Amino acid sequence: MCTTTGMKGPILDLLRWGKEKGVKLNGVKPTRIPGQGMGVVATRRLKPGDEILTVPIPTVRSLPTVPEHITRQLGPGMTIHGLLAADLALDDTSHLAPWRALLPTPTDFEACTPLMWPATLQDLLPKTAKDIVANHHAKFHADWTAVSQGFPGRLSRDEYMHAWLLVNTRTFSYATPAMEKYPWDDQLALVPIADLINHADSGCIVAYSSQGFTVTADREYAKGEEVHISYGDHSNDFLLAEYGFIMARNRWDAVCLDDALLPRLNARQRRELEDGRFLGGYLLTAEGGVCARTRVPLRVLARGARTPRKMRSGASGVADSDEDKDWKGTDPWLAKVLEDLADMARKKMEIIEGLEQVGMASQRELLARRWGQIEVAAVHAMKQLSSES
Ligand SMILES: C[S@@+](CC[C@H](N)C(=O)[O-])C[C@H]1O[C@@H](n2cnc3c(N)ncnc32)[C@H](O)[C@@H]1O
Repeated sequence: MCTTTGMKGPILDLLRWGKEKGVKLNGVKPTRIPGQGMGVVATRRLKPGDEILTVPIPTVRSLPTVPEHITRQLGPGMTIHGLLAADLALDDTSHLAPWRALLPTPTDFEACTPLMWPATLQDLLPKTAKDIVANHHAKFHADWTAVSQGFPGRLSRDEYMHAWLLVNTRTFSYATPAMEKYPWDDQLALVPIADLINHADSGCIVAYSSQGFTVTADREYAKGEEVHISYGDHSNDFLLAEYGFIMARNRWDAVCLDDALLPRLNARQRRELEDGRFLGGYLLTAEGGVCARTRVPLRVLARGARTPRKMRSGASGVADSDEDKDWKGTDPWLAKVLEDLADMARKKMEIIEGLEQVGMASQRELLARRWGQIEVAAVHAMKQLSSES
C-alpha cells in the first residue's frame, strides 16, 4: 500500500480523495516528474504481475456518468469526447477538486499542444502531425458549436478547449454495451489517478472489468523508478499532435516521406499511382527503414519514361506482379528522397529559428527538436543505404 506519511499538499489531498473512493495504490505513488508534469513512481521493488493500481468503476467518468441534462441538451450526435469535456467544463461542484488541482492548466497545454499554437507554427509541423491537428480543429469546432448552442453564455471557447484537451490527453479506451454505437476511438473514459501515468513505448498492462480499472506491472521496477504505460505504438509526430511531447528514443517512430517524394512525380506518374491506390502514405520507420509501399513510387521513378505497367493493389497493400516485387534500381531514388527530406528538415529548423516573435519559445523549441529528429533519421537512413550498396 502507498503510505501517505510525509506527503503534503495537493498530492496528499488526491491520495486521501482516492482512498475515500476505493482507489488502491500498491507500491506506487504520484509525484512530480521534471518536464512531464505528474507521473507515478515505484515506492518499493515491483515484480511483474504486481497489481499496482485499481480504480473502482464509480470513480471512472464515462458516458453513463455524464448528467442527463447535458446529454439531452447536446443531442445524440455529440461525441463521448465532447460530452466528457462539456461535463468537466460545466461542473462547478467541489467533488473533483483534489483531482482537478493536479491537472495541467491552459498555459501548460499552450506550451506544448499544437492545437493551441499560432497558425504559422502549425503550418510548420511535419505532415503526419499537421494532418492530426487539422482533424482536431474540425472535431473541436463541431463539439464547441454544439456546446455553445446548447449552453449559451455558460462557457468561453477557451474554457471548453481546456476541458476538451484534458479529455484528449488523459482518457483510456473503455467500451460498454451503451457505447457500441460510437466509433471505437470515441469509446473513452477518464480514470482519475491512473491518468497520472506517463507514456513509454512499452509499459504496464491496463485492463478493466465491471469492477474497475487495474494497472499491472509488466516487468520488475526498482524502488524510485518511474512506472509507465503505453498509450499505443505511436510515432513522435502522433505523440506531438495528440499529447504535446516527443520522445528522445521511440521504437515506434516513423516519418512521412510524402512531402519529399511526391514533388518528384509528374502528373502521369501520380495518376498511375492513384489508380493503383499507392499515392501517398510513404513512411521511414525507426525499426524497419522505408516501408514496402514506398518502393512502389520509387520504382515508378526508376522506370522513368518507359511504358507504365498496370499496377494492381494487393491485399497486403503492396503491388503484386513479379516485377512489382523487384526493387532493383530504386535505391538511388530513395537516396535522393532522403536527401530532400534532410534538406527540408534543415530548412524548417532555419525558418523556426527566424520566428522569434511567433508563439512561445517552448512551442518553437519542440517543433525544431522534432525536425532535428527527422533530419537525423534521414541522414541515418542515407548512411545505411550507402553501406548496403
Ligand atoms: C495521461 S497524462 C499523464 C500525466 C501527466 N504527466 C500529468 O501531469 O498529469 C498525459 C500527458 O503527460 C505528459 N506525458 C506523458 N508521457 C510523457 C513522456 N514520456 N514524456 C513527456 N511527457 C509525457 C504529456 O503532457 C501528456 O499529454
